[in-house]
Amino acid sequence: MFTFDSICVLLLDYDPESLSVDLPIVPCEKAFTDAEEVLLWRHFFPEKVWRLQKRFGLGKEKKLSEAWKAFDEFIYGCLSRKEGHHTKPDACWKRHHKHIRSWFFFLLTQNPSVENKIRKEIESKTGGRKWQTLTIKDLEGLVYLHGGLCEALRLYPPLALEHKAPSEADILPTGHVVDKETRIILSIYSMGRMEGLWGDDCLEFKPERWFSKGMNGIGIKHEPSYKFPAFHAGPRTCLGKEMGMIQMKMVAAAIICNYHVELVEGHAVCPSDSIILQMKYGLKVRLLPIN
Ligand code: HEM
Repeated sequence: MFTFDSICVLLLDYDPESLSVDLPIVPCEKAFTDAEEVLLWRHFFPEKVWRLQKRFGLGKEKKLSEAWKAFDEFIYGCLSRKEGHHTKPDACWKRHHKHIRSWFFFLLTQNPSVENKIRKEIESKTGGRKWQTLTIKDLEGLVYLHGGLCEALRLYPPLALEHKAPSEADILPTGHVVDKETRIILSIYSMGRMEGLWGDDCLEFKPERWFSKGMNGIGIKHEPSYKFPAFHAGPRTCLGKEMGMIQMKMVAAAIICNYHVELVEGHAVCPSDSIILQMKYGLKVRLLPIN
């Protein structure tokens, strides 16, 4: 039933414990085509297929690493041109995301029950599989994780202050007259903490704020970007919004599934005024393995 190639693949991925349990026994008279065999493999062993592809740089993993390379080249090229010198791949771009994650985990350390709820939600989605097998569709159903990240972006938006200038004289909807010299500063940080927008509990970390109750249970509530402008709004809205959310969800899932995050006692956490909303003294945490 399995071609020589499949058996080689199986042996190369040999893991004595899992092999005896996982060996596929599919009673079927007909010989499978290669395409059918691949589908079977995907169905029975998604994790093994992923590991093999990653190890040998094949299939989707090959495509992914090529895409990352192209993406990195583009981004670092832009950064270098903007900064007028060569930017080390690692610096600016990763800094952006590192700090978004920090604020999220800081909030989790202050709300450990939310960390537990997110972990349980992921476990119920994976049903015994590892977090690496989470698909985009699975991520869409992780409402607690989504709500937690949106709360972190609301309370600690990476771009806390946004400034814009009109290309020509204009009148704002508020009636304010602006000309080419006017600099308009929007405090996204303050907007995320306004009672008028978010209610009396605006300073609380509540992932449930992002839940909507529908016919099929709890789903994600979408807030207009003019109310929640962490990714900006209008024609110049962030182009990587969806990708950013997926990346943050995967990184958060990887950590939460493996560790309980605890803030080191006495460590002061306070925002630092910069282009990106950073933590003045970083975030010192203890990672306690779950099992
Ligand atoms: C949590 C992650 C992210 C946040 C909070 C974020 C936030 C923002 C904000 C506020 C802007 C508007 C900046 C301005 O006009 O002054 C912006 C623009 C942009 N973002 Fe993001 N971003 C994130 C992730 C990403 C990712 C992953 C990508 C690329 C894959 C990306 C690509 C862009 C691009 C290309 C623009 C410029 C859009 C334009 O001006 O037309 N962003 N982002």
